[in-house]
Order: sequence, then C-alpha cells, then structure tokens
Amino acid sequence: MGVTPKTNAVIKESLGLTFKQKEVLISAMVKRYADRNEPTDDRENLFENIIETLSELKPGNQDLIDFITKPLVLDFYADIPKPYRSYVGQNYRSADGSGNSVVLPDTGKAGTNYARTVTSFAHTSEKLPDPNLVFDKLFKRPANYFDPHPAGINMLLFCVAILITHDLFKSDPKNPARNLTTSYLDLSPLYGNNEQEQKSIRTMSKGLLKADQWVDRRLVFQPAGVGALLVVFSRNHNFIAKKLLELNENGRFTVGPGLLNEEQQDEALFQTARLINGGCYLNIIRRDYIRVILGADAGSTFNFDPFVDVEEPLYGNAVSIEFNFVYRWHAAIGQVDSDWLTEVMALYDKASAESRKTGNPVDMNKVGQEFNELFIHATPEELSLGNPIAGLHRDSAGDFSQDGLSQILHTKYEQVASRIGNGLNIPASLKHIEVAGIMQGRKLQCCTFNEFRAKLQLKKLESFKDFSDLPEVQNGLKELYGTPDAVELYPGLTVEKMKPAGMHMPYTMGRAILSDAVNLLRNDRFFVTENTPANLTNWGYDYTQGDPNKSQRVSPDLFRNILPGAFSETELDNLFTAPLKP
Ligand code: HEM
Ligand SMILES: [Ca+2]
Repeated sequence: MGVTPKTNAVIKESLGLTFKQKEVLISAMVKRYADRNEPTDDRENLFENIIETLSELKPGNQDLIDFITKPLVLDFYADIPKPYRSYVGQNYRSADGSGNSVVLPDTGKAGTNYARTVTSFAHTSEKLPDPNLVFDKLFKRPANYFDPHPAGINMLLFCVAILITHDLFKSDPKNPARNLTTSYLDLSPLYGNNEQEQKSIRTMSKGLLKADQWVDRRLVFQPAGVGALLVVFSRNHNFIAKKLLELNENGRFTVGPGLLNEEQQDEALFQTARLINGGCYLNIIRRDYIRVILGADAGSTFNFDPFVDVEEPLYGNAVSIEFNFVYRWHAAIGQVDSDWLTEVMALYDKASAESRKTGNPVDMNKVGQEFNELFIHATPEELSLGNPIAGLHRDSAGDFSQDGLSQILHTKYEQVASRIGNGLNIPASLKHIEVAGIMQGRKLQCCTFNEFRAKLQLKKLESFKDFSDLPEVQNGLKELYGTPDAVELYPGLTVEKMKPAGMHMPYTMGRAILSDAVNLLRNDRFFVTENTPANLTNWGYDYTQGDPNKSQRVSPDLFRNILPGAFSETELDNLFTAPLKP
C-alpha cells in the first residue's frame, strides 16, 4: 500500500467521510497491514503511520480506533503460538520418550497404551472364525513355494523395516493394549526405553557406547542383518561422539574449571551424538526407505517431503494399534530367511507351548540358550560382552569383525524379498505369531477392514473378488467371514491385492503407511524444532543432511565411514533392490 506522507494526507482528508465510509477505507488499510503474506518492509513505517493517523483523530472516535486496532492487536497476539511448545534447555531426547511434546509429556512414552485411530461401530460378530483357520486358509505360504517381490526389493530393506517396527512396537505380553517402547523413531532398539537400559550400554565417558552394543534383545532372534544394522548405528554413534570431541566447536565439550566436569562432558557428547545418529537414521528413512516404498528411481531428484510446511509439533506422537497391524509385513520374508526361521520358530513354539501349560511367560532365556547352541556357539564369557549375532563372534574387546558384519549385510542386500499382498504368503513357521496377532486385534476391539478403509476415505470393498486376486483367498474369505463387511482388520490388510508400483504394497496398507509415517515424523519435536545446527553442532547437522551429489542421502557416507568396502559405489546408489541374477 505504501503509506507515504502524501497518502497520509489523503487519509486525513478522508476522515471527513461518514463513519461507514471511514470503516470501509481504513479497514482496507489495516487488512493490508495485518494480512501480509510477505515479510513487511518496516522501513516504510506503515504501522507508525496508522498510529499517527489515529492519534490525530478528534476525541469521540474511540469506536473507530477500536475497530481499526483490534485486528492489529489480535495479530500481535497470534504471533506467539500457544500453548507454548518448545522451551530452552529441553534439547535432548529423554530415555523413555516422555516430554517430546511439552504440552502432553506422556504422549508416546514407553509403557503407555496404543492409540486408537478408528472406533468400531460395527456389531460385534458372534461367530468370528477360528484364527488357526484364518492362518491356514488365508495367510499360509505353501511348502516349496516362493514368489519373489515384483520390484526386486531385497531383505536389506526389510531389515531396516524390522528395526523400525521394533522401534515403534513392543506389545506387553501381559497386556496387549500396552506398548513398552517409545512411539518415536528414536532408535530405542539401540538406546533402550529407560535410563537404566540406556546406561547399560554406555561407557559413561566421552559420550561413548560400549563396543558394538544395542539394548533390545528381541532383535537377536531376527535375521542377522538386523543385529548387523544395529551395530552399524552403534558404531556410528561412537564415530560421531569422537568427531564431536575432536572438532569441539566453540569449546562446547571442554572440561575445565568453570566449564564442564567429566560427567557433564560425557552427557553432552552422548546426547548430542544420539541426536545426530537419529538424524542419520531419519535421513535413511526419508531418502532411501520411503523413496523405495513409493517407487522413485535411485538417481531421481524426486523428494516426497514429509516435512513440507511443517509447524512446531504440539501433540507428540502415539502409535496406534491399527498402525501395528499395518506394519506386520511377515509375508515379505525371503526364502533363505524363511528356511532359517523354521528352525528358530521351532524353539520359540516349544517355549510357548511350555508357557501355555504352566501359565508363565515365554522363557526367553531358555530360547536364547537353545538359539545359542544352534546358531551362535558362543561361550558364556563371549555372551557376557553383549547381544550376539548369529554367524559372528565378538573378540576379547567385544567387537565383531568388520568383514563379518559387511558380509551379513551384503547377503541381505542380495536376497530378494517375497511379494507382500494377495494372501497365502506368510511362512508357515509364523503361525503361532499370526494367530496371536489376530487374537490381539479382537481383544483390543479393532475396527473391521472396511471401517478402516472408510476412515481413510477409501471405497468399501463390496465383493470378495475385490480383496485378493487369488480365487482360493476369495473363497476362504467367503467361507470364514460370509460378507466383506465382516472381514477383520488384520486379515483384510494382509490378503489384499497389491498396488502396481513402488513397493507393490497391498492397497490399504500402502495408503495407511503414508499417513502413519507422515504423522510419526512431523509429530516428533526432535525432528523439527530441535533439529538444528545449534543442537547437533554445525558438523553434526551437515552430516545428517547427506551428500548433495547423492540425492542428499547420508547412507553412502555412513557405510563408507563405518563399514568401508561393505558395498560398492553402485550398490550404495540402490541399497534396497536385489541385484539381478546373471
Ligand atoms: C524373519 C523375519 C521376522 C521374524 C523372525 C519375526 C518375528 C516376529 C515375532 C516372533 C513376533 C511376535 C512378537 C515378538 O515376540 O516380538 C513378531 C511381531 C511383529 N512383527 Fe515380525 N518378524 C519378522 C519380520 C517382520 C517384518 C519384515 C516386519 C515388518 C516390517 C515385522 C513386523 C512385526 C510387527 C509390527 C509385530 C508386532 C510387534 C508387537 O506388537 O510388539 N516383522 N514378529
Ligand atoms: Ca521408539
């Protein structure tokens, strides 16, 4: 508008207008000031001119003054968002995920209940099918059958997926409504879910972790690639902590009189390294993982940015029970891993049968011992050095061999995964786990599959032909459920047809995973408000931003730093697609 002395004179003159006319004219001027979409050039003195004009009004014009100043005052008020969502001095993640939202500090804390995304208003069915039959007729991969993933996605991607799911879900065996881990992607499988677990893997000096450690024992029983990935992040933490001290930007980690003591130095280095390591993990999720899920080319500059127009997160994040089911991709398990799993699950099933008989929880120590005898062959001394990885040994200092870790990850890179959707594709050895999953859904009163679709604004499926391409699955659904509306959430998600692109996910799963992923990332204060050079240091922040010549991906640098030679340069460009067999 540019209120100059000349226009100001015009405005003054216009004050002789009728009240209605003044209102129209001046409100247009104020609106122009208040509705600024671009940064204001305050050197134009627009605000000052409005005030000056108003101050020259004759007495008795208070109504007009109020009318004009009200939007300005409201605008100033709105400059500062409320409730307050960020405080100085809360720049580190807590061990148990609390305080991520400063407004609702318990949201997403380890040990709180799963959220519910969809309330079910469907009549509860009194004749739900036997979950064992659901598995046999809809889920079970036939013997000697393997259908490779149509886009050639490899098991390395699913090792990352397993790391992510264990970061988000840890259903309490005693209470399936409860999630024992944090609802944030904060590498809780590495760092633990409370201070005691966190301290158990720290050296408590210079921010370092003990050699090749991670906390979550559940991952010992997963394919060895998951343990190897955790060791990569564990080593990345130490690489970062050492670099931070070496660079010591602005002397922020210096020990001395009036500065830090050694304990404070350890804490500052540990927590800063943890934030940077989390930034690397976030980069891999955004730039390698989500990119492949969506089906973008490795070399393309396409970036589906979950953080576009992000605001300071207010509410925190709580993963839902529906998300837990959306993320059970057991059908993806590759052939080699499936064969191995048959042997592992035999141990687990034996211990579960024992637990059903005695009423005690599954004795994981016993499973661990037998697992060690079969797959690890470690002495008690070696086991005392930390979680084992099948196929590897720790040296006396507690380190795994670099070549061994590289080799394990490379075999996951080479192993093609299976297709995920359409049904009849989950390794038979997982039957008990799947049956328990179906029962968990029932116990927690999950919505039906069609109710879930409706919530996502997706068309309800009206015929069993719409579910899966496989006639056996269509018939099985009819026999077990009778009508499409009766199909339960988890079975529906698992047997649905696949999308034609990207990760070829079953349709509803593929749609839902995006809502959950976007919320998960945007709701995390440490990925938004606290993700700054001031918190991560300049070097740390830049490290997490990835290589500008590699589509902003951090994974090439990270693997070169931590496991040099594990992957060739071409492999680093496309980590999640199995190489074509010659
Ligand atoms: C060979 C590979 C796998 C094995 C051996 C395996 C094993 C298991 C087992 C034993 C459970 C029962 C709960 C527990 O004890 O933790 C489980 C649950 C689960 N799995 Fe897998 N799984 C594998 C692959 C995957 C993959 C690829 C995904 C998806 C990315 C996945 C997602 C889940 C989820 C979300 C749960 C529920 C966790 C909870 O509620 O605590 N799993 N899996
Ligand atoms: Ca977590």
